Amino acid sequence: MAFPKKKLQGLVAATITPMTENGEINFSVIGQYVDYLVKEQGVKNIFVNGTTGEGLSLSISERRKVAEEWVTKGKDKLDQVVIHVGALSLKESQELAQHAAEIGADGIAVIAPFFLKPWTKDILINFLKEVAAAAPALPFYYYHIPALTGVKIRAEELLDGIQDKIPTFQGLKFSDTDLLDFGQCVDQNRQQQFAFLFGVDEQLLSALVMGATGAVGSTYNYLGKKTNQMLEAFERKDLSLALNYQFCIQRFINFVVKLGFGVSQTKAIMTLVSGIPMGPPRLPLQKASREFTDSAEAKLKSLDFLSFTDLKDGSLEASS
Ligand SMILES: CC(=O)N[C@H](C=O)[C@@H](O)[C@H](O)[C@H](O)CO
Ligand SMILES: CC(=O)C(=O)O
Repeated sequence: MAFPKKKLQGLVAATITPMTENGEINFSVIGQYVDYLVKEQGVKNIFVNGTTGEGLSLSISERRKVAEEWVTKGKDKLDQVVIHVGALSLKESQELAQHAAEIGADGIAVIAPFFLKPWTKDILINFLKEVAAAAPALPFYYYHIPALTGVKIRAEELLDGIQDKIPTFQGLKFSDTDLLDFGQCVDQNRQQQFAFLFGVDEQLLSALVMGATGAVGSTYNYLGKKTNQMLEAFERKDLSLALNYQFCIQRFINFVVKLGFGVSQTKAIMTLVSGIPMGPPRLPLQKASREFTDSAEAKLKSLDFLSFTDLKDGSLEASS
């Protein structure tokens, strides 16, 4: 199906959901956040309410409001706003899908339900199909993240014939390190205009070689500019320069992974780099420690990733 939508490509930042110290969503910084991504990181696509956005830790009403705020503030600034609408309840997922369509989002993405799980490809497809049908005019992306959902149905298998079942299927967000599975998704769907979005930021270069058309990740919030330089080098076929960028990014990610890295730490790093307060995460996550933030800051400095220090003084505030 020639779906009348522009293809999602390049970097997509998995947005953080900013919170106040007392655990409420801090909507007031989202406008500033959009400007920061576009102007300072060169990132013009976002993925809202996913893993990084603590989407599954928000209430349905919060998810609706967060989605609305990003769409509103991103208007005429962002290229595409994709809303993650996955939930354990099919009904909630459908409600969110329909809502995403109403507010004018550019696409929806869904993870596999992860408590009572689908055990076969066909059951998972049936679930996804029911969600997609609630937003029949929106491009649909499957968000494959087996380590977190526990649903290990191979993406390659899932994609086989998927458009017959889900006509709005537009692509895959692949958050796994199995490059055989990812490569075969690309290889077996060359005829389609699918977006193949890779989700393991530290391995993006390998995925580009396998045919990734873009990437969704948490680090593009603050390493978007560096990663864009890698993408440009790759496009010019300057592989050794691209590899230099990837190694540089790896040195940082490797460093923080050893300290313990997740959504809480992403919030702390983004606050540090952008100067926009992301606040603490919501339970069951715990705020990153002071030691973590200090070490991460020192590492960012030593890798020369902190060339935005002027922004920490609030120079972005004028645009909020
Ligand atoms: C599990 C998880 O949150 N993965 C993110 C997105 O898929 C990535 O952006 C990672 O945060 C990143 O690759 C660092 O490991
Ligand atoms: C990383 C990503 O894609 C997410 O936060 O959902």
